[in-house]
Amino acid sequence: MAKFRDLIDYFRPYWGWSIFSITTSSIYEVIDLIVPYATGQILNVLSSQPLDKPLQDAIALFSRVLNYPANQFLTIGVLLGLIFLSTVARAPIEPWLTSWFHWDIALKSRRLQGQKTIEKILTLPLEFYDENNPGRIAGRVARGLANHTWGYPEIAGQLLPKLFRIVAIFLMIWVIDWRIAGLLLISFVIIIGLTLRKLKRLIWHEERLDKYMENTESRTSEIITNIKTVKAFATEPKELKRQKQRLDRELTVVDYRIHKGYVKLLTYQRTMVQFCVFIVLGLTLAETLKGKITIGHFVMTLTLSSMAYAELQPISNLAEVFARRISSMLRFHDFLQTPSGEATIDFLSPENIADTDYQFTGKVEFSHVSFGYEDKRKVLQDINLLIEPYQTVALVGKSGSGKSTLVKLLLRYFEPQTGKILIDGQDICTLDVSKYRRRLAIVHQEVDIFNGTVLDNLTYGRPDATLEQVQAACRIARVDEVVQHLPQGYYTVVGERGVRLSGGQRQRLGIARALLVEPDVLIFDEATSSLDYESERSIQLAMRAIQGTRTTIIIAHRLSTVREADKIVVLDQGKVAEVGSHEELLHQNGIYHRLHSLQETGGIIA
Ligand SMILES: Nc1ncnc2c1ncn2[C@@H]1O[C@H](COP(=O)(O)OP(=O)(O)OP(=O)(O)O)[C@@H](O)[C@H]1O
Repeated sequence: MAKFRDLIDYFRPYWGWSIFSITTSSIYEVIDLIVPYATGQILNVLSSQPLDKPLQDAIALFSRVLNYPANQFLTIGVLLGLIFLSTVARAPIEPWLTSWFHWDIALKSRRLQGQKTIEKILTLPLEFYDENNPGRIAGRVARGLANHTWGYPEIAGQLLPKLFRIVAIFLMIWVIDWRIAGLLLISFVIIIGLTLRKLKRLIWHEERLDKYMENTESRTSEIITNIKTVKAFATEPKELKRQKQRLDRELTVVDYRIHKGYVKLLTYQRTMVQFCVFIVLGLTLAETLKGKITIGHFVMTLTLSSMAYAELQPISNLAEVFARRISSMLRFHDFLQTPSGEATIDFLSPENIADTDYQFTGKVEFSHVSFGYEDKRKVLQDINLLIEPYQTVALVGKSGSGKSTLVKLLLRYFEPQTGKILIDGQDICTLDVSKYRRRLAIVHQEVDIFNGTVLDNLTYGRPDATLEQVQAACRIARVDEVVQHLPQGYYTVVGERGVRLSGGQRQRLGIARALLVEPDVLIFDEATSSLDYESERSIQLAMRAIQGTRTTIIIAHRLSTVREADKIVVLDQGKVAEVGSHEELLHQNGIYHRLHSLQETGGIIA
């Protein structure tokens, strides 16, 4: 769970400048008090009442230095000079010492934390993405960053300096008359104390609202991602109804709990403030009539206390805005504090930039590997499997038998709970994860296409590949004929705002992309079952062309693709049930034989 301290740590690299700018802003808030003070003293001069002792001393000093009599003209001249310095002369300097830094720090921190967020997104384990959809994550990150950025100038540039000003006002009034200062203090403690109590309750509602909003965003994002399914099942009215209910729930909280809460708070504050101002007026008048304070001090005290009470409203507004921001800021820190995967990439490590990649022959060994996503249920149990260099091995088995999980372990997306996975005799857990993964390539069932040209997509894993190398990979993957028919060939924009590629074309592009990085182990999560005959044939030819050039692991859904594999491994309920070539396994008359017969007769493996 994130803590309040994390919000402060967000700005840690800029603490020095932060302290400087907050101090400067606070000093300016005190300098503002010179005007009512000097005005009060001018009134004393005009009504022939005595000046404050420190001011008398200062006038005497000026008189000696300037060799000018300490009369009314000199006194008013000095006071006007003070007012000039604290208003006109400060105006061109102040924004550079305050506003500039407040926003500079907020914007630089956003840049830094934005980078940290991307690092976190890149290193979070895959389970996190199974549990949280992109809409939820993006919403949380965007709100967290925005609230930190807007919140900083409010707190550092306004709230803290304003609190400082109130303390200064209180001290000035204390010097004039401690009774008035005491009254001021008590009223402030009561008003601020009650405000904070009410705000605490409102923060609780804000947190609830934040969670509700995240749920709504998450579902909206799911609707966008799965819009084809929504339309196919004609569930638009159902989805709309559900989202409407969520929006209504949000409105109830934001309008009737939060907004109403703030209006109630405002009503209470206004009444209290006006009441207190009236009481202070009465007390100050009484002290003046008794002759305890001068006319100048009477005006000054009233002006200063009005200024202090006037600050209560903006302070409370700022506290309210902060209360609105705090829950999404804390949720952002919760996200940043989500533990990264065990096999995370160290972005700061120089060897990740240097091109000192591993080189393997591609001998892979699973030795007594067991694994489960949850503690209670084992998905893989005591897997022992040897894959020789350059072999093509097919993993077959019913849906849910653990084929993909085995590959995820090989890619180090997860760590086995027991046993080891070795590559060329080395435990993969002891290897640098990014350098290790660079020697592997996987073609998924759904090939991700980034927004950009075909060439950008092909060279994603190897940006320095020459066009000849790209063309060679495309020929093997049989995607070259597809590219030739695109309007701008390799420079055609595909993806979000470009040409759409069919499932088979995407898969072949994925194969070429994987081949281009010249992996030692190529993994192919085959999904030919969803393709038309021609695409399937092209992919099978591509796979045949690759066979024998590197270690290849195929997760096979259609047995027609695995006949030519050197070794077929049949998984059943997380265990290796059978191993052998196509012919050998058919003769065994076991699971493979049954699956094969099912497919031959048009049955489905599931
Ligand atoms: N991220 C996950 N969290 C929890 N359980 C999971 C996760 N991924 C897979 N499983 C479970 O692990 C088991 C094996 O899944 P896996 O995807 O490895 O099977 P598969 O043989 O590849 O299936 P398919 O052929 O349908 O792709 C299944 O019971 C599945 O429900």
